[in-house]
Amino acid sequence: MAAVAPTLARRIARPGMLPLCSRPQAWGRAARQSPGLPRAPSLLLTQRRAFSNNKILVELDEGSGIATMKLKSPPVNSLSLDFLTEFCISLEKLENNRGCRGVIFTSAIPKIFSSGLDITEMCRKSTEHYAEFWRAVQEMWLRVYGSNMVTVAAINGSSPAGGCLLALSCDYRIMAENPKFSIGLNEAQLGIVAPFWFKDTFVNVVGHRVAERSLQLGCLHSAPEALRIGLVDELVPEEKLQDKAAAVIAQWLALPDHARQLTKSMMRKLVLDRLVAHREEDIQNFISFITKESIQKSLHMYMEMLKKKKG
Ligand SMILES: CCCCC/C=C\C/C=C\CCC/C=C/C(=O)SCCNC(=O)CCNC(=O)[C@H](O)C(C)(C)COP(=O)(O)OP(=O)(O)OC[C@H]1O[C@@H](n2cnc3c(N)ncnc32)[C@H](O)[C@@H]1OP(=O)(O)O
Repeated sequence: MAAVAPTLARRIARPGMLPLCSRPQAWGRAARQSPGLPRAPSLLLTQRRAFSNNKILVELDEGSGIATMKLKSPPVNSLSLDFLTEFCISLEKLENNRGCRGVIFTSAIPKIFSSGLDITEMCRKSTEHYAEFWRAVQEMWLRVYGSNMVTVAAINGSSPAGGCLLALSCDYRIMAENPKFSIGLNEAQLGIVAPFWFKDTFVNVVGHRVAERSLQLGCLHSAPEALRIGLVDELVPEEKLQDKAAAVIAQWLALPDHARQLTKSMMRKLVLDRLVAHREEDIQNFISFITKESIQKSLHMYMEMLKKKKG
């Protein structure tokens, strides 16, 4: 855990301490510039603020109101408890900054966006650990899916399971057009089940039929296939990814904040409310599921398979 984080980390680990409604009101985020007006180039060049913790690099361009959150947790940006805690703290800082209106999520690790939940966090740990870990996973999703900001995933590498969830929770997904990169909710391949809110988020993006087939088969889709099924919105050459993401956010930000935010909230509310209402039950379900001996064996075999593939 990062030295700066323990207080907030404890808050995040306790239910209801950082409720979604504690964010600025949807219409309270200041539009610092009239929609669509060009900005003086000198402002664009000068007003950059960076802050970072161990695993997340954040840069805020105060001129445009667009931040970039770069995931940097080698070797594969797995979503460990520490990572999730730092992620939520960074996102909360941006959410509370009225000058920040959009966020790009991308990776600082070549070829990997995020390898999903850290499997070691789900192997042979205490019930208390599982509860804390799962609450942090929920928190990440609640914060990204429920964000008032415009969120874009600039997917510059493979993105299985929890990594795919992060991308699915954004408003827009742009993937590097590299056929070696894959993305999908592949939980079934690990012998585990994507929880209902992973599934709901997926269904909301690609539709029921595509989601059902992809989830049952635990598919990892190549970048072109992901575009075809609507899992990502566009493919661009990797070197153009960041510029494209910034351009997309600028386009979304040209609309009045309150109209866009209320529309987003209307589209996502049912799914968000379902988890908020059943958070503790969901944690208990996770614990009952993950502590089954058969599930522990499946995860162990999967980790062995990853190691063999490497060797
Ligand atoms: C009705 C009842 C329902 C009940 C349901 C209730 C609750 C639900 C229960 C559970 C839900 C859990 C949801 C889980 C979501 C997840 O995200 S699970 C994680 C899925 N992730 C993956 O499958 C990715 C696995 N990794 C890879 O495919 C590759 O590593 C790669 C990301 C493509 C990168 O490949 P490469 O560059 O070749 O790197 P290596 O494979 O060599 O990996 C480097 C080291 O990193 C370790 N590692 C990789 N991924 C993970 C990970 N996710 N977690 C932890 N560690 C990981 C890998 O083992 C290597 O380690 P060593 O260097 O060998 O030590």
